[in-house]
Amino acid sequence: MTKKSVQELAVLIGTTLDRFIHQEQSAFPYATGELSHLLRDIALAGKIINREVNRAGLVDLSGAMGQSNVQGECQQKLDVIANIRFLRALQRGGEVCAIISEEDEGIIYTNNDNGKYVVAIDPLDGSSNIDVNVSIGTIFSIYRRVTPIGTQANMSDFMQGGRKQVAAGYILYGSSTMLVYSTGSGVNAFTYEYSLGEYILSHRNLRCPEDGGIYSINDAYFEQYDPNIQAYLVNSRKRGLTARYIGSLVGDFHRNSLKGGIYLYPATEKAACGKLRLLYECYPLAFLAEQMGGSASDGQQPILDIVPQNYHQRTPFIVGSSKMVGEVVAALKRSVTGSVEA
Ligand SMILES: O=P(O)(O)OC[C@H]1O[C@](O)(COP(=O)(O)O)[C@@H](O)[C@@H]1O
Ligand SMILES: [Mg+2]
Ligand SMILES: [Mg+2]
Repeated sequence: MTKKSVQELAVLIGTTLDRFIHQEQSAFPYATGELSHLLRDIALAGKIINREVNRAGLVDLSGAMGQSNVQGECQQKLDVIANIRFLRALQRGGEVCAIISEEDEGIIYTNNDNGKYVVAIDPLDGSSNIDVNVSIGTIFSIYRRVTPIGTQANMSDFMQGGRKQVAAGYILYGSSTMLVYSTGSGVNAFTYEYSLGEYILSHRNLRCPEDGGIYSINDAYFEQYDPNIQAYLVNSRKRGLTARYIGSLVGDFHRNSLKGGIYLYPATEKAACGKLRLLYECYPLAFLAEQMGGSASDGQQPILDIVPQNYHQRTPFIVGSSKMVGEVVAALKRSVTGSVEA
């Protein structure tokens, strides 16, 4: 372990999310503080969801809602509650003019056309894990609007493309609760300290190892994957890589980013575009991956270069350690030329 100076330790132990955001944003002379407030609104809503997640089994918050969302997926009670809480926080905060959410079909207006930002959100990711006390999360993506302030936001504000995100992040409700975000100058992670009610900086400038020993994929669809993905997986087993798959994207992504590994949700025979949603799952995690030195691809191009077409668009997703992602992309290029690795 490298020896840290007293000053370094004090910074590590003592930096609250609020203080960090303030310090980070004050480095930008023209910053108005609105993005800082927006990040704080998300962090606050995350605290409320965290409380609901923790007591779900005690207060009748587990289980299905008995209705489907716009994508035909069965909604859990916490999906609905998380959606309400985040929308409320963003509507009341004053910095956001419009939102898109996994749980709603179109744009949700905040009745504040003066808000500078728009947000795309997956309020609760990994909802099939809620009832079994396994890590779940919230994923968010923030853009500066392109429509004039004072007018009603529209689709163009959300269709800017992943490289235009001004910030992205997630909250992981796991064995500890963490908020991980980036505003484009590295990724920092904050662990929620219950006794203080504060997120405290715990992982400064996270870096994803260039190579790793973990692969994460839903093996149940093996027969439906492209032959070159199948070959990659067979080869991964032969090489002795470790297979880990939670089924909560946010948890799988977090583990692989810290330890080094790859997450794949490729196209299948039944779902030619895969399952995961570009705007509020893949763009934000791809933004973080690149900020950490990792990479993210749909097999043909970097995720952040995909031109978006609609709010709930899906994409194949390969993300993690850059060397591993590069290997899968190379394998998929062989599929385009019609060859399969022996
Ligand atoms: O069960 P599958 O097909 O492996 O899908 C798991 C994936 O689906 C998701 O649960 C989708 O997210 P939601 O729970 O937000 O719908 C991801 O978190 C996860 O990685
Ligand atoms: Mg999700
Ligand atoms: Mg969700």
